Amino acid sequence: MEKQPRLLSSQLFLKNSVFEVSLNRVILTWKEIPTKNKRVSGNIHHPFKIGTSHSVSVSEILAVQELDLESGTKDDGRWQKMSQKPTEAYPYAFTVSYVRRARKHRWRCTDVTFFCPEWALCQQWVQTIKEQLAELTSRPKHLLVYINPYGGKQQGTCIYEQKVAPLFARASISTDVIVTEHANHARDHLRTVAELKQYDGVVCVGGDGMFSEIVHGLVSRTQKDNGVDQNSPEEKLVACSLRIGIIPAGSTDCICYGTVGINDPVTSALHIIVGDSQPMDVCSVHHNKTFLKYSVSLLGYGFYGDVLADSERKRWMGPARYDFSGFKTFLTHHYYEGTVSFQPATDTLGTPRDKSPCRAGCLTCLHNRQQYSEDSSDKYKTDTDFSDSENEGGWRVIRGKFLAINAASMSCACPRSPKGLSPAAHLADGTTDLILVRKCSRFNFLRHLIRHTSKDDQFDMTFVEVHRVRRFRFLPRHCQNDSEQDLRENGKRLFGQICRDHPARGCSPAFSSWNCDGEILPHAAIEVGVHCQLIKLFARGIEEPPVFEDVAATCAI
Ligand SMILES: Nc1ncnc2c1ncn2[C@@H]1O[C@H](COP(=O)(O)OP(=O)(O)OP(=O)(O)O)[C@@H](O)[C@H]1O
Repeated sequence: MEKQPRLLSSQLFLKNSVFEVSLNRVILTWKEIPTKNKRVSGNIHHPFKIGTSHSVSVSEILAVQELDLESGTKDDGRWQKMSQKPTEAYPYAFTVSYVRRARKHRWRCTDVTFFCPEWALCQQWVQTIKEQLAELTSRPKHLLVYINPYGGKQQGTCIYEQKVAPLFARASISTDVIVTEHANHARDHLRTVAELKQYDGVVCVGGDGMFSEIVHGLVSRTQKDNGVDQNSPEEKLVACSLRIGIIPAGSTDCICYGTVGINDPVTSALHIIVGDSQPMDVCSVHHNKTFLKYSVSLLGYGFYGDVLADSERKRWMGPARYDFSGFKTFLTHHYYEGTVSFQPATDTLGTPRDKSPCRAGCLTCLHNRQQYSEDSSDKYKTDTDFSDSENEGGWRVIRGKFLAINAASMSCACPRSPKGLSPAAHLADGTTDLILVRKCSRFNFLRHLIRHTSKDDQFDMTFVEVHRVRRFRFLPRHCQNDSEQDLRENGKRLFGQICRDHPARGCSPAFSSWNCDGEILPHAAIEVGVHCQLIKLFARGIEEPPVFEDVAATCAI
C-alpha cells in the first residue's frame, strides 16, 4: 500500500501509559512507549508484549469527541461520568469511537480515550480527525427509516430505539422514522410520496418480507421516475441510487445473514454508519408480459413452493409451521411436469460447483459486472422470438418431471442452513443458479436435502442439475395453451381430472406455486430475468474471518 503522509503525531496518555499516537489519511495508530522497567522485564519475560500497538482504519472511526473532564462527557445528549481519571500532566482528553471486530462477523462500537498535555493539542486532534471523517463521502448523513413493529418477535421498535438510534446519534446521522401501520405501507410510501432526494439511504427494521417491500418500493419508484415500463420483461431497469440498510428484526433475516454474515442489529447499524456498499442483483418475474414481483434470494417451485403454501395456512402454529409443513411436503412427495428454458451465463467467471463462496470484495462479481455491461444490451433484446426447440438462440430447453425447481440469486444461507441452497452463488454477478431436482425416490430426495447441511456437494447426484443462468422461463405442462386467468381454479380442475384419468399415478397435482422470497406468486408460468447490481445495500459482503479466529477455532476443536 502507498505510504501515507502523517497528519499528526503526539505522545498522549492512555491507560496508565504514554503512547505514541499518529494519524494519517487511512489509519490511526497508538503504540505504547516502553518504560525502562517494562523494557527490562519485557526483554527477559515478555518480549512480544512490550510496546503494544493498536490501529484502526479511519474509515471505521464512527466519531470523535472532546471530553469535559470537569463535568464528564456529552454523549448522545446525555452527560456521562468519566470512567478514567486524568493525570495532572495530561489534563485534556478526547474519545474516539470505532468499530471493533468481535467473533463470527460481529461488529461492536468501542471507545478509546486519549489524554493530552495541552488544550490546543487536544483541539487539534479532535479537529483533524473530524476533518478526515468529513472527507468520507460514502457515509450517510440523513436516513429514512421504516420499522415493522410486527416482524419476528415484534421487537422492531425496541431494537431500533435501544440498539440502533444511539449509534446513529453518536455518528451524527439524522433520521426520519416511520413505524408502519399495515403491510405494504413502506412499499407504497416509497413508491409514491417519499421525498427521496433528501435522503442518503433507506433503512428497514424487520425481516426479509420488510426488505422485499423496500426493494419493491425503491425499484418501482426509480423506474417510474425514469420512465421505464416494468411490465416489459425485456426492458433494462435503471439501478437505484439510494442504498438500503437492513436492521434484522424478523424471523429468518436471510438477506442480512447473506450480506453481512450475521443477524445482529448493532453490526448492521455499524455497517450503515461507515457507509459500506454491497451491490445486489435483482430478478424480475413476469407472467404473460405482466410484471409480478422482484426477487433477490429464492424463487422455488415444487418443494419450496408447496412448503410455503402449506405453512401460510398454518400461521397459527408460529415458526414451528415451517418444520411441520416441510415434513408434510416431504412425505407427500409431489412432482410437477413442465418445460424449463434458460439462457446460460456464458463468458462469466465462476460456476455453481465452485468451492469458493462470494465474499467481501468479490472479484467474480466485479469481473462479471463488467462483462454484463458489455453484452447485456444485445442479449436482453434478441430473444423475444424465442422458440421451443432444444437449443435456440442461446437458450436451452429441458422438459421433465421435477420435485423442485429453484433459482438462487444468492447462497440463501441462514443460521438453519449455513451453506445455503447454492453455496457458490454470487450476490452481484448478474446471474442466478437454476437448480432442477428431477423426480426421484423419497430416499434420494432426502439425501439431497440432508446434503444442504453437510459438507457433501448437494448437486453431485444424478437427478440434480444446476445451471448458472441470466434468464429462464417455466411453463407447466398442463397450461401451455392456457391463458391462465385463474391458475388455482385450473389447478383444481386439472388435479381432479388427472386423478380421475390416472388413479394409480399417486395424484400429484398439475401445479405447484412459486415461492418468491417467501411470498406465493399467483401464476405458475413465469419468465425471470436477472438485473445485475440493480440495488445497493449498506453492507460489504461476508468478510473472511481474521487468521487468529480460524486458529482459535481449530485449537478449540
Ligand atoms: N404494520 C404492519 N402490520 C402488519 N404487517 C406488516 C406491517 N408492516 C409490515 N408488515 C408486513 O409484515 C410482513 C412480515 O414482516 P417481516 O419480514 O418484517 O418479518 P418476518 O416475516 O417475521 O421475518 P422474515 O421475513 O425474515 O421471516 C412483511 O411482508 C410486511 O409486508
